Amino acid sequence: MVHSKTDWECKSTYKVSTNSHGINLVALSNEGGSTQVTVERGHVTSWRNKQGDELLFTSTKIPRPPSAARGGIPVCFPQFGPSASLEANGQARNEGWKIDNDPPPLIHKYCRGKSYVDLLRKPSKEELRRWPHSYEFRLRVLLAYDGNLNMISRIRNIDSKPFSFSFGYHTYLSVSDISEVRIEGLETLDYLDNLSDRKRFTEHGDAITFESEVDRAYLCTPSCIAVVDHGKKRTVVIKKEGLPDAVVWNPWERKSKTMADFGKVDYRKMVCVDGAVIERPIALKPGEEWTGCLELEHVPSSFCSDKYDSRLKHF
Ligand SMILES: O=P(O)(O)OC[C@H]1O[C@@H](O)[C@H](O)[C@@H](O)[C@@H]1O
Repeated sequence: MVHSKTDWECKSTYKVSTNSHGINLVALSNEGGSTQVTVERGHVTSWRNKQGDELLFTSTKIPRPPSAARGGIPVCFPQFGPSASLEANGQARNEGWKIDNDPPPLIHKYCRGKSYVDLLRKPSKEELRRWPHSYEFRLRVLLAYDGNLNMISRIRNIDSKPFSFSFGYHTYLSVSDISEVRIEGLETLDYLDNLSDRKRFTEHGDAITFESEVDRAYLCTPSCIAVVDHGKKRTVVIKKEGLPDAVVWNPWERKSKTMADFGKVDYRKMVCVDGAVIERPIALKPGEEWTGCLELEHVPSSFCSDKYDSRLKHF
């Protein structure tokens, strides 16, 4: 057990424990019910609401290490998206992280009254051969009494030269069926289409729906995006800071058949909506630090565009 504490104001008890599957964060309401998050190797693999529903997708066929798992929320760094020289979607998610049992204080609005764990990593010798820059990556994963999941990434340049990187919280959401999903908040924005050599287009639809493969990096996106699932009667609201772009991905049937770890109908059960830095990579001079935050909130399906717009204004 790393820690357990009771927050009387929020009427909740927070627990952090470790077992062979990874790290478990639990927020127990003193009035009953609990929410839970599991973290493995710097990768959020499970997020359960009070009803016990799993909100994140994991492919039904698990790949053998060192292949990256498809599912949950891997953190992608120093590369997110296709690259000629670096591993697509970054190497950080395949590497080892250690728990920091005595993390330095962090004053951030996301940090109040929550169960959390700090994970830390520096590049291995092997990684330095592939990307020759020294950094310290501190990832804090937090679970609030209301079930909100937060991830705060802090990347510090501890090298003697500047470096730049792209980044993404590769968020695999579990959905009832992809045909029931609508994404709000990206209307009228420009995007780079990964299916057309990253050409730039402008979104014209009301909201994004899915009828075929989609692989787009939306640019200069709002801080709040809603993923509405009519089938499951729920909405996941994605809030982000320091992450201007958002990747939307569903491989659809043909592409998913080429993915060894995807089951036959897995593509119907998932959508990725990733808070990201794509178009303008982050440049850090020696000693500088960058912070990128993600918050996922689960709300009832009655959550409609009107409510979403007013929330957006207040975020
Ligand atoms: O790295 P993973 O989890 O297999 O995800 C792959 C997909 O991730 C998406 O973010 C990219 O835009 C796609 O181009 C890519 O195919």
